[in-house]
Amino acid sequence: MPIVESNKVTDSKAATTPTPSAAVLVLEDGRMFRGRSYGAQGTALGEAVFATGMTGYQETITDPSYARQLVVQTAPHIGNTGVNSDDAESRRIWVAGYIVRDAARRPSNWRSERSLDDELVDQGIVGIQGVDTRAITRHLREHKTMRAGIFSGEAAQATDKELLDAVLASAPMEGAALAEEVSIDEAYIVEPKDHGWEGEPRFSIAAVDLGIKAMTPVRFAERGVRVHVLPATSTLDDVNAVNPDGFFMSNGPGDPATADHQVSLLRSVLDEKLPYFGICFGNQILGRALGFGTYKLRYGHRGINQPVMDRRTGKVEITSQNHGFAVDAPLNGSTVAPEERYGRVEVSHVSLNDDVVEGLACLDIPAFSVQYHPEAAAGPHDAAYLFDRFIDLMADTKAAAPAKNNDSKTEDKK
Ligand SMILES: NC(=O)CC[C@H](N)C(=O)O
Repeated sequence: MPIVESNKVTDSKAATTPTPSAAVLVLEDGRMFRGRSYGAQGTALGEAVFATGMTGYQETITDPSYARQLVVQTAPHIGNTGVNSDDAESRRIWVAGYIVRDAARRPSNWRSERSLDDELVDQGIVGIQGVDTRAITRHLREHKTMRAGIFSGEAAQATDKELLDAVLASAPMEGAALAEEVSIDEAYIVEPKDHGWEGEPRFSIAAVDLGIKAMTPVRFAERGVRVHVLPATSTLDDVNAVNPDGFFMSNGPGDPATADHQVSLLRSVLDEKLPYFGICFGNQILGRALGFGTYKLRYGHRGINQPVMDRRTGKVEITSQNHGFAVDAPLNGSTVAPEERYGRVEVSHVSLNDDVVEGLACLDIPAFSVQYHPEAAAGPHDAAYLFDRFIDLMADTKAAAPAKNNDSKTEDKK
């Protein structure tokens, strides 16, 4: 393959996608995979992780939880359906780099507006194609996720040692505080009436954006819940200012051990007995608020076919997941939380692949969370009931304490 000048493609809004150059994926342990560039050319550094979804690549690359990760798609054909204006889960592509086997030469789908290749170029995302993604995945599974780099164009001309040194100089995911980097600066509201709900909102919630996926507020709004999406740095005053019936923390990138501000915010919300629901990072933050630790998984769960058991009913859900860390909580029965003022807690959901904690339920305060993605964009909708469960929790809490938060917006409750 010809080597092209890397500066030709770093101009964003490139009208056409450049001819692929030689490219190489270098793993932290020295393993290298050679292929051709995909999307922009240059250097991408991050944690190499694999995602097993057969569909939904546009949702995957725009999920802010993938910030600073180089995503390997195990599905061998990527880009076939192009990209469109509707399916992005946030304002931009967040994966730091993209690793695929066979990139579509031409998208073909009635919803496609442009090619994935052009979109990667436009957003300056460096990728690699033509590599054996099955071999890479097996390597990461056996040796754990690790730092890596994709180098193409001029960047690929360096010696192997220089490339490996660049990878070894990059920051690890442990200790990475990324949620505030991907969050918003200004709060905004997602209204039920814009998502098919007729009549007044039933409830309103404050939802902290730690890297929120667009579908999450939509799932609330279509059930009649007004969502005040707040920045990651929000304080208890910011939360109380929107007079919410419930509190939510989203998914997000990075190491939950760094989320001290959000843990203390959640503790003060829980002390006020405001109902809480958390997804993914929001589950890890509940775990920490209750006094549990978090730890890094060997290679994480990323895909849309992950089996989870609801331990109280024995029912199995097929879930959408994207996490590399997990909560360290006892699996058997209910225990008093290490932060004893929150009372008893139980692990409500568990991964059937590896017994990782997939959900927490508090028994003495109105709070629960899941490690997986009930908004399921993309993915199966088995877990959509969790949004209804949170609405029931808000209704029960309000009924038990009618004086609290009982303003006019709840009068229309059906
Ligand atoms: N999607 C998420 O919220 C991921 C949470 C956290 N960054 C993890 O990797 O476990």
